[in-house]
Amino acid sequence: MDKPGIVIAGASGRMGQMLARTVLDSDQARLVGAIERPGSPWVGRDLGEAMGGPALGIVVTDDAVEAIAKAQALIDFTTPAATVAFAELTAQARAVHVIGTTGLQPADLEKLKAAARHAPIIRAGNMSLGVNLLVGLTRRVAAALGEDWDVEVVEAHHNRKVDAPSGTALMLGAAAAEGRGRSLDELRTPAREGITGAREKGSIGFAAIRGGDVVGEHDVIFATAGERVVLRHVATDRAIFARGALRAALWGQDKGPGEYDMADVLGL
Ligand SMILES: NC(=O)c1ccc[n+]([C@@H]2O[C@H](COP(=O)([O-])OP(=O)(O)OC[C@H]3O[C@@H](n4cnc5c(N)ncnc54)[C@H](O)[C@@H]3O)[C@@H](O)[C@H]2O)c1
Ligand SMILES: O=C(O)C1=N[C@H](C(=O)O)CCC1
Repeated sequence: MDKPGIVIAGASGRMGQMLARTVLDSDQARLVGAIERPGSPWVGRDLGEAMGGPALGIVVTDDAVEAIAKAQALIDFTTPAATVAFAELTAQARAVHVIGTTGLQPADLEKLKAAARHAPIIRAGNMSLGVNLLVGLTRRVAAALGEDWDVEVVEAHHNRKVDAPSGTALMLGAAAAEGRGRSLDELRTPAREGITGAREKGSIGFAAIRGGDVVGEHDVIFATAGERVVLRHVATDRAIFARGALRAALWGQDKGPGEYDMADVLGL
């Protein structure tokens, strides 16, 4: 069987360029297209040259319909609005949609759910093996420690990040809530500022740091009287997210319509 053809959305972005290199380096997939937003200076240019290397014969396009028609999978690390629009197109093309985009709101998730009735969607706020393992550990530790231990998730990212808390922080917070048999919606504390009052027992708090070129750091802190347990993940290279996304695109090739995550892909 031919190697699956992959299209990258958001090709000029931090993740888009990393994804393009990862697919090009892979012997299991072919890079068949690159999509950018209308008006991007990359549209109409050869992708390889735009990335500062030799020509690849792949012209960056803003015509997502045409690009997706040539592919078996779309890898999409863009914006919530773009991701929702792409989901409709991958559903029509019956192509696998791998979504790394974070900051999706409940209304966006409803639209993804509808699209996933027609083709597989694999979505995770973090596609690295390490974070997805940490999600499972967080669930177990939260279940073992119980409500006398306060849970706080602290994350740090680069100064270009537009959403907070990070998608990863929300995955970790949701895992802690699940460990306690609750949902994050029930336990989540709004961002703190001013006279907040004392901490509500059992709640889960989030804090976000933004600065420089931090790739991504997450601490899940369990704190009680006299001691603390801290679970930590530190990302130093965006390649970990791109490798996870390509693995998801390959894994999805023989899957039916539905919503999947990286725990499904990694068998965790
Ligand atoms: N899930 C993960 O493992 C993971 C890892 C890293 C980043 N992310 C998320 O991926 C997203 C992108 O991150 P980034 O750092 O690469 O951002 P970025 O701003 O560098 O890149 C986003 C790209 O998407 C493009 N884009 C926007 N609208 C588009 C459209 N309609 N069509 C095509 N392209 C469009 C932009 O022009 C830009 O090039 C963010 O939501 C981030 O949180 C997720
Ligand atoms: O750089 C980003 O943006 C990242 N986003 C994801 C998140 O929101 O958790 C994953 C880490 C990097």
